[in-house]
Amino acid sequence: MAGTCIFAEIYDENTNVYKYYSDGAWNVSSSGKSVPIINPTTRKTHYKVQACTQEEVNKVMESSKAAQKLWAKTPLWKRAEMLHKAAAILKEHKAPIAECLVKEIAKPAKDAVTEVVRSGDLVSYCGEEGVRILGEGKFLTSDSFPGNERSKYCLVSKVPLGVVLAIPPFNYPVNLAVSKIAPALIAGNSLVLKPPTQGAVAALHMVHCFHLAGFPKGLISCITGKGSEIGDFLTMHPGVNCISFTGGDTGIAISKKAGMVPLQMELGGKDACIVLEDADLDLVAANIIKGGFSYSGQRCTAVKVVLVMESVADALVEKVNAKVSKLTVGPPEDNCDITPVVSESSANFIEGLVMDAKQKGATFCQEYKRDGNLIWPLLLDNVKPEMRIAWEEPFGPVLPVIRISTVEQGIHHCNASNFGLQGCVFTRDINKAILIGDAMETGTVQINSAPARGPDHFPFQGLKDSGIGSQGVTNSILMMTKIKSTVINLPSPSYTMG
Ligand SMILES: NC(=O)c1ccc[n+]([C@@H]2O[C@H](COP(=O)([O-])OP(=O)(O)OC[C@H]3O[C@@H](n4cnc5c(N)ncnc54)[C@H](O)[C@@H]3O)[C@@H](O)[C@H]2O)c1
Repeated sequence: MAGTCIFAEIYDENTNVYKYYSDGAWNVSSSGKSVPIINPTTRKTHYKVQACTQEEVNKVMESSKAAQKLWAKTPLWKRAEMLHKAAAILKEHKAPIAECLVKEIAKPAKDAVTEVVRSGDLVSYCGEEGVRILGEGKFLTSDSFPGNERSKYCLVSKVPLGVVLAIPPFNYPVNLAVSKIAPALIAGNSLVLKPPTQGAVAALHMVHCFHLAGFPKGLISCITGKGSEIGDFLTMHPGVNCISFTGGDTGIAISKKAGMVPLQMELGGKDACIVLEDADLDLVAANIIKGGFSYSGQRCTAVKVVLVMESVADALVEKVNAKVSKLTVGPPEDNCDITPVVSESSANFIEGLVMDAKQKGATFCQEYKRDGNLIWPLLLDNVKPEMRIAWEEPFGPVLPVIRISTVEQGIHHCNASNFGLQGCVFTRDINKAILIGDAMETGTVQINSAPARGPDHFPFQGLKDSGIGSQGVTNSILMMTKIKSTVINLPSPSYTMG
């Protein structure tokens, strides 16, 4: 299904390689080289994408700059109308895009469809929100500042930044791409997308939906290739006016190398789940399963460490184990709960954390089992701070439980992390929940629910190594604009009388 029907032109039949998108057309790279995309389930090459050259990046930057100048002159209502059109096309063609997500990143089939539909909704929401917030400015008068008469009128508006570079991660290659594309476009910017290798073909299909919606040529581009060849070249390119990145530690390196441009960085997390004695343990167990194991734990906001009061730890672990035993394990095509992790190196990394915990005496609630990239869900009890898994992000279906004797111990563990994305607290006492939430150094705290990124219009931000800036539809639109003031200087003060 993928690469066929309306998507035929994005695929080069002669070489069996997907094309890249620049200047409003689908192209084959002059490098003559391709990058393989390995299906995590079969561990065989499933798709190939173009290995673009630095020369091609330069051309994309040029056309992107030219296209932005015209786009900025396109009325806001028209920009919004085009986004609504792209959203509808995206949702209409959810099936072939979802199929790519199943094959490239082993996302369970049902979740893959949900990702595409959610992405369409996000694009539409950006159109609506952009019309409201960009259609409004500010009007200031000079007489509020001491020593001034009412002789200056200041008109403040939000204007585009220019060319926005978007780099999403593998785990939501469509949703986390549109969460950058749509705010950039509604705000009058052009956009260059560098998709993750795993997920690139889903992203190319998604970009084609924008192409079909009729956006002007050059306004959106999608460059594929090896990070080593074009990664730094793109992020340090003088033509880039803003970088919106989601991913792991790579983002820290990019932040240090990038020029003087606004950065939006959504990085890793080690989301803590603090469980008090009075918590509803059935609710906690359900949220630990959903939060810790959905998409095999490969979510930035997955529950990545449970900090439970000793007095209720046995009961909670028993409830979670009962639910773990019901999780289905297998291929994404069968909609299994636990599917292969994205790559062999990722599976090896997870295994390293598990073996370290074993050596240091963690209690294995299930037998550790792995077949290729498929890792069976595992709860590790009695994890101690000296174990790597107490601090590191496994990005897999392995969840550590640390037993605590005071709430302060839980807060301390959460705050000692170099990450600060989200956290959650389970208690029936709302006053305690507020105090604990305030004490947790994280961008968001969820009370009585697992961490989550959505709904997509909520602000979303990480502290410390978890990021810079805030996302969510409104914040992203604002972030992708700058303020412009126009001051009208009157020859003599003027005061309105009514
Ligand atoms: N905070 C959030 O919102 C959020 C959301 C999802 C995932 N994540 C994080 O993402 C990580 C998993 O995703 P990943 O493995 O794709 O992350 P990653 O950092 O390995 O890659 C992210 C993106 O950067 C690109 N990249 C790699 N090297 C580059 C370079 N030198 N220059 C430019 N781009 C380069 C990759 O191709 C990919 O598109 C986890 O740490 C997870 O917590 C964070």
